[in-house]
Amino acid sequence: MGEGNLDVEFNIFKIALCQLSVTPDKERNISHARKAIEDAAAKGAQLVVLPEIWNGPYSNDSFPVYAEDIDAGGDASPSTAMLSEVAQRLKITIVGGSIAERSGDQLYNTSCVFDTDGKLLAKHRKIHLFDIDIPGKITFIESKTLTAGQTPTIVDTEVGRIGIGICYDIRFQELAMIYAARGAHLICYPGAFNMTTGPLHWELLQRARATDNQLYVATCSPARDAGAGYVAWGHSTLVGPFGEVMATTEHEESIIIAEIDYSVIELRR
Ligand SMILES: O=C(O)CCC(=O)C(=O)O
Repeated sequence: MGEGNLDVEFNIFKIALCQLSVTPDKERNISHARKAIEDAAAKGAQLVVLPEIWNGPYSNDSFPVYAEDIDAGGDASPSTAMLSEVAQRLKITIVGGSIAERSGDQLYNTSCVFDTDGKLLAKHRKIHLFDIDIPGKITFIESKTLTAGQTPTIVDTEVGRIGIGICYDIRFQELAMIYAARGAHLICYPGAFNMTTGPLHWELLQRARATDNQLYVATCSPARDAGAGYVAWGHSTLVGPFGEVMATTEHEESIIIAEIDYSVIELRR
């Protein structure tokens, strides 16, 4: 047990946010993510977070093509099979960004959390789908192809109690409040904001959720590809429970390593 009255294995540990480049080549994306996770673990990270939709392009045309049957596992889900294998081999916790999930006739935008034995601890299906239309700037209607998840996801790991949201979920304070009320130390939001709302709201929302609830907030974006159909803002970030930016980056590919100390949560409160 760690210090204070927080009932977790580690109160102080390193988190890695892997801001990955994503290409149309799924096999390459999987091996690229594996390598980034290995690099992060070699630098001491005990918790590794990946971006929203990291195994293929973020587009309504691509979601059905890259979708995997996570519950079937194995060959039906090479992306999560890789995450499970690497979590177990390296003895780390992974918040596996998100991938398109196929379940029966539905598709979801789903984040999987793996423990240090490679076990799938939780699956979060994005609750608030991103339907946006800002004329002349950005139009994206996720609900054309995806179905919304129905439930908040909070999970006990060796590195604390973690609430999960995906991208647009960060705009909904109620979800973060539910996680805080249930004792979350950290909320992880894999997310791919864009060039219109990214500069305006990405950091603001992270700092707001952290300040409102006095907990850690971590986000992880894909790296920016100016030639992609959807251009991600980047700027993956860790925010502390005082709303302070503890570590961040620009839009290129990078691995952010930062220290989290949960005893600070009690101090701030
Ligand atoms: O809320 C926003 O401005 C961006 C959300 C987003 O990109 C997403 O949910 O994928």
